[in-house]
Amino acid sequence: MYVVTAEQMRELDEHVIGSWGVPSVCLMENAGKALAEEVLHFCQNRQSKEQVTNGNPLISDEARVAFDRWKGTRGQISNDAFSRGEKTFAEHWYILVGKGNNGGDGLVAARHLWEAGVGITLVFAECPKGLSEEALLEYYTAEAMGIPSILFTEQGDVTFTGGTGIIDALLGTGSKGAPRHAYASLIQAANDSGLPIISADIPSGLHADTGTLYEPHIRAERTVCFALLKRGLTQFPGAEAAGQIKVRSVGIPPQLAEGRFRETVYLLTEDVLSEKLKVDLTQRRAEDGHKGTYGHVLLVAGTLAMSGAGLLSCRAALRSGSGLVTWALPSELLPHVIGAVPELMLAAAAEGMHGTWNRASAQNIIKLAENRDVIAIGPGLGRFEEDTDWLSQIYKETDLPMVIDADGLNMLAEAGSDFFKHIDSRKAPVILTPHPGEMARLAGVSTQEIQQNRIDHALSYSAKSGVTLVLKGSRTVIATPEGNAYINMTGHAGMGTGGTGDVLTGVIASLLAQGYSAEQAAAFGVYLHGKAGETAAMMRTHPAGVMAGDLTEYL
Ligand SMILES: NC(=O)C1=CN([C@@H]2O[C@H](COP(=O)(O)OP(=O)(O)OC[C@H]3O[C@@H](n4cnc5c(N)ncnc54)[C@H](OP(=O)(O)O)[C@@H]3O)[C@@H](O)[C@H]2O)[C@@H](O)CC1
Ligand SMILES: [K+]
Repeated sequence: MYVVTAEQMRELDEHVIGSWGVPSVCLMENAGKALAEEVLHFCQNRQSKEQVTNGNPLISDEARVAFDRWKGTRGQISNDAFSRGEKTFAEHWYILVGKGNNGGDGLVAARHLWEAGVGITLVFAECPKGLSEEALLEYYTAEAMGIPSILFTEQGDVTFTGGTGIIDALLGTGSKGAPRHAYASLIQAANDSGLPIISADIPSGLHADTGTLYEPHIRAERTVCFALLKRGLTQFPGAEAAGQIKVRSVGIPPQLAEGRFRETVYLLTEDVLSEKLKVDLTQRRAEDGHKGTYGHVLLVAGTLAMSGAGLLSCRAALRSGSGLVTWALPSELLPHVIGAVPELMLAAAAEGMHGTWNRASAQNIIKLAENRDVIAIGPGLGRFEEDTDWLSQIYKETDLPMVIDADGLNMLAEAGSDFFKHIDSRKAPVILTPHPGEMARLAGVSTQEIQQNRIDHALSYSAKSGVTLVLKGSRTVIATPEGNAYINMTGHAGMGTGGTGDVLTGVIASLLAQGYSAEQAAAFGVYLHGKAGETAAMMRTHPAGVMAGDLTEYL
């Protein structure tokens, strides 16, 4: 499933209209009809609870329903086909119409809903004479059909009397900045009405590319997105304002997006994992495989004070299927963790004071790396004198796939943007797994700036440095130097707890050791990590009770 910017959508739109000759009004007709169908669907299901069926015998239906209720349905995305209901409804919908083609979609929807027996009132944000060319034609039709309409004036009040719902067709992908004048007043009034709102394409007031919300913005129950998902619908807080998202085709084939743009963004669905990334989701193993077949991870992590981070990463690596895991750790820590994970091999590697790391340990790590398949550096590592030189030496003198996390990332940030530039001898890939704060330090901007445009920041850092980047947080973004990005949909807010990042490092390192490419390991690792979090949540009374250690039990 492709995820596009407003500009990319416009380019695809122009291609279909200009090169293929599909009339623009046909696209608008398809969009408006799809919108009307979704509104009818919403009316039909208003009272009925969604049946949750997805048989994991370990998890009761009650637990699954409770988890889904807690997780919420806002921002969920689907693109199921819909067949139109035959019933008519005691419904009256107000349709807020803007001057652009988004408003045109609302006018087409009005015609179809009217035909289905739904009461309609059109509310124009501006005088209809100023509508875009295609939308104006729809206005004349609606007028000829006798569909009631009112023109909103900022002095006036709109009360939505007798309304059962509101369609937001005010602003779409052509919107710029915060909604102005009548648009702002109508958005406010719609939100205050308490009626369910269904948005056309994107909620008005959302930045279509970044997910940033302007004030005011529509808080939709559902969003019917046309043709392809817009980036802003996949990232928070935009995803929250959009409610449940349904992608409906309008005559612009999604596959037109493949290979067309310098950057291609995908929703990380199972289809994308198996078809685009060629990941075998069943993780079949050779019958004659043995521990040597599935790779050996060297994990460089932990101090006396932060031994748990190392343990979590190592457990996660073992649970994710690698044949062997060696934990390189400070000598003083070693006696304390003997037997904590019996399957683990321990290697005393550093002689820092009070069980910490030291500059001289780089040589030990390089030696240990000789017989291993992957090196993961960072969880619970702490900072120490000359640590950026330490990291640089390990980076230069090992040529294994490498995962860098936590304090390893802070060392990189301190080394500056040239760290990767000057080392061209390295062939094996590098994966960085920053949370937004670490990403901010790497990119030299504020955390807020990162969060306001996560996809762009991830893609641009990855392209600049040549690393595969995993920008953590809700809707984790995985970006590759080739310009692919994947947006993860698994997981939940209960996973925002200490140690889950350490678990992710272990999962990704483990997949790398088993021979997955950096792109596959990063994307599949993030996906599996979220899935494990979901299963762990359903095994507890409340998902907020999930701890990082629980995730390793459900990998
Ligand atoms: N193939 C497709 O892609 C298809 C697209 N379709 C639909 O078209 C939509 C895109 O249509 P669009 O380009 O006409 O833009 P849209 O957002 O409706 O209006 C922008 C207008 O609003 C104004 N305006 C801007 N910002 C503002 C603000 N902050 N506050 C107030 N006003 C503001 C601005 O006017 P200006 O201020 O510049 O005079 C501008 O003229 C898309 O989302 C989808 O729904 C479908 O029909 C199917 C096929
Ligand atoms: K809209």
